[in-house]
Amino acid sequence: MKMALFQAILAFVVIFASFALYYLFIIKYFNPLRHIAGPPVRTLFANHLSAVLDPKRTPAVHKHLVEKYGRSVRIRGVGPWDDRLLTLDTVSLNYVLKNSTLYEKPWQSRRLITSLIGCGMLSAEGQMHKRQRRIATPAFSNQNMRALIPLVFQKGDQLKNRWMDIMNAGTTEAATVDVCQWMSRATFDIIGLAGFDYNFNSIQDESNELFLAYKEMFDKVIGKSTFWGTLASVYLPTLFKIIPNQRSRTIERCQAVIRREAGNMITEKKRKIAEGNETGKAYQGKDILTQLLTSNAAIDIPIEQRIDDEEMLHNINTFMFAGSDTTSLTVSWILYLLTENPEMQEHLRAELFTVLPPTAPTNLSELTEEETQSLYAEVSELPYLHNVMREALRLIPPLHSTLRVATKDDEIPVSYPVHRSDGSVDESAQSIHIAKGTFVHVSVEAFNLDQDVWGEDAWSFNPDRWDNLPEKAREQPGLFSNILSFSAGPRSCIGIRFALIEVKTFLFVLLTNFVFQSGLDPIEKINVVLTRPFVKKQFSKGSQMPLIVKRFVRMGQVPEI
Ligand code: HEM
Repeated sequence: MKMALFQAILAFVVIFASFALYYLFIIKYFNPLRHIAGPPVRTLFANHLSAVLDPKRTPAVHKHLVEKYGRSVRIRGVGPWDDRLLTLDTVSLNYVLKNSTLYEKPWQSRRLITSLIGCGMLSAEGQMHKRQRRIATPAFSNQNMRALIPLVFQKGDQLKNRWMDIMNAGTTEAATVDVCQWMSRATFDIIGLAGFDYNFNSIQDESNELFLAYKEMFDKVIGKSTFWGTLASVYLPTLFKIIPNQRSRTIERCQAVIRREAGNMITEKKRKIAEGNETGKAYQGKDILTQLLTSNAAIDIPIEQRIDDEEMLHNINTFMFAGSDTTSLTVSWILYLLTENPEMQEHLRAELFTVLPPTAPTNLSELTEEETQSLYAEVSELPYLHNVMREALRLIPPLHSTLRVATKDDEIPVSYPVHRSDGSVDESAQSIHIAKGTFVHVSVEAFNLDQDVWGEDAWSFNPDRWDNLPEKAREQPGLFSNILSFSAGPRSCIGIRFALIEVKTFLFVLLTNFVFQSGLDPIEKINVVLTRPFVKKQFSKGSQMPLIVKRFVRMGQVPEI
C-alpha cells in the first residue's frame, strides 16, 4: 500500500516536473516567434508586461522597440512559455482585429471578465457573441441614440447643480472637486436610465444598493488589484472558491445584489411588454433592455438565435461595465488636458457659447425636447469641440491595450521589414508565421501615438492637428477618426455613438458653467483595466482627479446665488 502511494506521488512529481521543464525551458524553441527580434529577457521569470502596459513609460518604450526591433516585436508575457507578438504595424493590427474568429480574446481575459460581469458581449466568443451583438445592435441605432440626448442634458444639469451647491456651501467661488468620481456617478446614472430604465440617482446620493454593489466591485476589486492577485484569480479560480479571500468574497457579495436587482429589472420589463401586447398598447420603453427584449422576441429571429434571461443579465452587467467608466474617464481626461492648456479651454468655451442662446434657461433640461435636439445638433457640429474630443481620445485612450490569441496557425501580413533574432532584416517579408495559441498584444495607445504617422508632436495635446492631418494619419484604419480608441472590426465598441453624445453634452454643460484649473496634487496615469487618474503616490486611495472648479461668470451676467 505504502509502496503504491509512493509510486503514485513519484509519478505525479515526475509528470509535474516534466511539464514544468517543458514550459520553462523547451516550448519557446517551438514557437515560430523565436525568429523575430525582440528585447532581451534577463532572468527566467522576467517579462516585458509592465514596460508595454504602463502608460507612463509606453510612448518611449514603443518608440525604442520600433527603432531597435522594427514594427513586429517578440515580447515576453507572463513566463518563458508566453512569447507574444507586439505588433506596431498597421496592416498586421488591422488584420488581427478584423479577423475576430481567427484572433479571439484569450480565455484568460475572458475568464477574468466573466468572473466579474458574466459572459456578455465583452467576453463571449463565436456564435454566442454574434448572437448577442445581433440582438443588441438595433438598441444602438441612430434613432435610439437621439432619444438619449434629453436624458444626458438632464444629468449634465444635475451634476452642474451639485457642484454649484458645493461652491455655495463654501466661502469662495471655487471648490476642489474629484472630477473623476463625480463623472463616474453621472455616467452610472445615465447608463442606468438609458440602459434599463433604472434610476441609480447617484449624482444626488450614493446610497442605492445596486450602485454600491457595482461601485464596490469595479473600484475596490479592479481598481486596487495587483498583477499577481489578478493572475491567481484567473488561473486558480477553484482555489478561491474553496478558500475565499477578501477579493472573492467582495465579488460574491456584490454579485448576489446585482443578480437579484437585475433579475427583477428583466422580470418587470417582460411584464410591461407582455401587458402592452395584451392590451394592444405596445410598451414604448426606450431603454436598451426593452430594445434587447423586443429584438430578441422579433419573429425573424430563430429560436436558437435568441438569448436567454441569464445572457440578458450578463449583458446588463456588460453595459454597466463597458458604458460607464470609459466615458467618465474620457470626460475627466479632457478636463484635465484643458487645465493643462488654459488657452485651449478658453477657446473651446468661446466656441460653445456661440450656440448657447442668450435666452436659454440656466438649466438646459428645461428646454423642450425639440429645442434640446436642435441645440445638441449644433453642439455636435462644433469643430473645435470635435477636435478637442478626438485629440484627447487619441492621446489618452481609456483602453490602453488589448490582447488576442491565434486560434490556429496563421500568417499575419506585414507592411514593414521584419527584424530577425539573428540580427538580419528581412526587407521583403510579406507576413509573420504565428502558431496557434500565441498571444498578439494590440496597443491602442501605440497606434494612436505613433510619431511616424502623427508627426513629431504626436505625444502632445494639439487639437488643431485635426485641421491638417498628415496623409499617413488620414489613411489609418479605425472605427473613429483614424484612431483605435474604440477598436476596429467586429469586436469594436458598440456604444460609440452613445459615448460621443455623453462626452460632448457634458463638456458643453460643464464648460459653459465652470472654469477648470489644476489642483494642488500632481495627477498620474495608471493602467488598471482602463487608464485611470491617480494622485501621485496615493495609489491606495483609488482613482481620483481633484481639480479646482470655479464658477464661470459671463461678462454682464450676475452669478446665481
Ligand atoms: C469613450 C467611451 C468608450 C470607449 C473609449 C470605448 C472603447 C471600447 C473598446 C476599445 C472596445 C473593444 C474592447 C476590446 O477589444 O477588448 C469596446 C467594446 C465595447 N464597448 Fe465601448 N467604449 C466606450 C463607451 C461605451 C459605451 C457608452 C457602451 C455602452 C453603452 C460601450 C459598450 C461596449 C461593448 C458592449 C463592447 C463589446 C463589443 C463586442 O465585443 O462586441 N462602450 N469599447
